[in-house]
Amino acid sequence: MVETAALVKRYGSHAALDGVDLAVPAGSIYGLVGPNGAGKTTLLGILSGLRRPTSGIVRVDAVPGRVVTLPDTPRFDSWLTGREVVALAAHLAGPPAGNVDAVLVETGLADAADRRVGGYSRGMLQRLGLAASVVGEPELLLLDEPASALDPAGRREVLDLIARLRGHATVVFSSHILADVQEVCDRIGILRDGRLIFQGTLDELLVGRATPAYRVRLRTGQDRAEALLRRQAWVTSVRIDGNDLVVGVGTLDDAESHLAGVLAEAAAKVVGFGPQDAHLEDVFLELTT
Ligand SMILES: Nc1ncnc2c1ncn2[C@@H]1O[C@H](COP(=O)(O)OP(=O)(O)OP(=O)(O)O)[C@@H](O)[C@H]1O
Repeated sequence: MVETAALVKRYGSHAALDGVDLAVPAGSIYGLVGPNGAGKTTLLGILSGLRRPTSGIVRVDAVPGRVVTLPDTPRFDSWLTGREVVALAAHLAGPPAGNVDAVLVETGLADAADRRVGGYSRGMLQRLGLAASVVGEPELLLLDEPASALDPAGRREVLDLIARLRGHATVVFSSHILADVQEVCDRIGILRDGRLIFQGTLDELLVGRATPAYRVRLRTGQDRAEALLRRQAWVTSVRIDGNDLVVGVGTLDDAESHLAGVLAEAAAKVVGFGPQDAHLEDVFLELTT
């Protein structure tokens, strides 16, 4: 649905994108992550047609009028109400636009819908941008940091909304909030210094990269258990995280064979333990720093 080949974008002598081969399947949700200045906004700008590539191929398989781009700080005429903004977007998109009221509810703006947007907070403007984007039932939705100004509840709503678009629209969104990408994306692309250093599914990203670890919750005996664990050859690290011990291990097999024995030796009262899910954040840091 969206592909680039050997895509290069130079600003003067600086290559903001340097040979990017992007592949976004139709109907999927694609998360673009990378540190500041990695080239995410530039890439989204090229896909939307707002910026020109220096060289390379861009193929966007969507009707141009059904490609919607949402910048991270959307702006609207301040005298319009939220409802008017969304209604205008629906009108401009033409049929088969979605239901304005339903979209306002979905984006959490129903109560503020009749207020002028000049008085909206940044988070509300982001919700409004999303409402105006989805109401036109786009084929391709390009979202630049769509949840950056939102509180955790707002982020949750935005992620749910994006997840509901799966199969109906192709979504490419950039984010610094890696947990969001981990949760909602089918595929992930990691940009660093203008290069796509990884592209694939979350499983493909994590395999062989994240250090295996066990999370152990004890009611008593945490100190004894920590001291004993640190002496084990198969333990690579021990970190205290609230009430839990996070135990880095050479292999999960080592932990399965020896962990219960060490906890018993420490006479700890064990509430529970199990392998810790590898987090994208760790892998991201490993790859980008
Ligand atoms: N219009 C421009 N003129 C000159 N340089 C630019 C321009 N836009 C971006 N750049 C440079 O290109 C590089 C990539 O910028 P871009 O905004 O695409 O990164 P980003 O990954 O979106 O960053 P952020 O996460 O901070 O938004 C940066 O080094 C930036 O300074």
